[in-house]
Amino acid sequence: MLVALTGGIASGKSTVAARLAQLGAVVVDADRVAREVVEPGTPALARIAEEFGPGVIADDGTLDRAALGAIIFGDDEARRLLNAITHPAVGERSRELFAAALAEEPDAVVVYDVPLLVNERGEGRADEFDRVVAVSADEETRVRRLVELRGLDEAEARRRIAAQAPEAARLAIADHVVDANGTLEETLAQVDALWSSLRGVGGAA
Ligand SMILES: CC(C)(COP(=O)(O)OP(=O)(O)OC[C@H]1O[C@@H](n2cnc3c(N)ncnc32)[C@H](O)[C@@H]1O)[C@@H](O)C(=O)NCCC(=O)NCCS
Ligand SMILES: Nc1ncnc2c1ncn2[C@@H]1O[C@H](COP(=O)(O)OP(=O)(O)OP(=O)(O)O)[C@@H](O)[C@H]1O
Repeated sequence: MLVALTGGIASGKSTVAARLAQLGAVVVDADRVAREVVEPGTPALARIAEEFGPGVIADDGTLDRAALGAIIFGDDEARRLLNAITHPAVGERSRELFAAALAEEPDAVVVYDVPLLVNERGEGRADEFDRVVAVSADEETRVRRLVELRGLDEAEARRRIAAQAPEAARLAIADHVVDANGTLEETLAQVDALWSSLRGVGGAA
């Protein structure tokens, strides 16, 4: 079974994914795949350097993530360009990882931790998945987490949130919603219940 786990930045997706992994899911992390496809020597990194200039490449030849982030989170056109370069490669590599996990364990629950399953127009790839789970947290909660836990300033936190689809677009495509506004324990209890229902659907123990 292939499950998409989506949610806005700092909603708690990775926390939910980590619990699902503990329970037995195979997790594929889109953010991690997105790092792999821009490693030195990849065609995607070469295109990024071409389009965004040498300022986004660090001295050791790796992507300067802070420099590129400073450009794309405040500029829709630049972000679309970056997405057009990276997303096909992320999709292709992710599908390889799903296939490998399912070949190794046909009954596996493969969870794709992916922030950008839909865009602001509600367009996306939800139909590639057996289930879509959205992790939902209010904007103010997410801003607070980005400021307190990740050291962003408030304006930067809001820019990153605004660079993603609105909450309503994610909720519209979700089969199941995890409310991550409460305590960590409350979130994890919902994940345990979700896991039981996913195992029930799959039919395998
Ligand atoms: C812009 C980059 C260099 C910033 O790197 P940085 O290390 O600061 O952030 P990181 O990659 O860990 O992402 C953190 C969060 O930012 C959000 N985010 C990342 N890229 C985007 C994007 N293109 N649009 C909207 N939100 C994004 C996601 O919620 C993600 O979980 C990097 O995010 C990137 O290369 N993004 C393009 C690839 C992409 O879309 N990744 C998201 C998963 S497919
Ligand atoms: N109720 C809660 N549910 C989930 N996370 C919580 C909760 N309360 C606090 N947190 C904290 O909020 C943070 C959420 O970060 P996490 O990396 O899980 O989010 P994310 O949605 O994966 O973000 P990103 O899109 O940036 O990868 C974690 O540090 C987590 O411990």
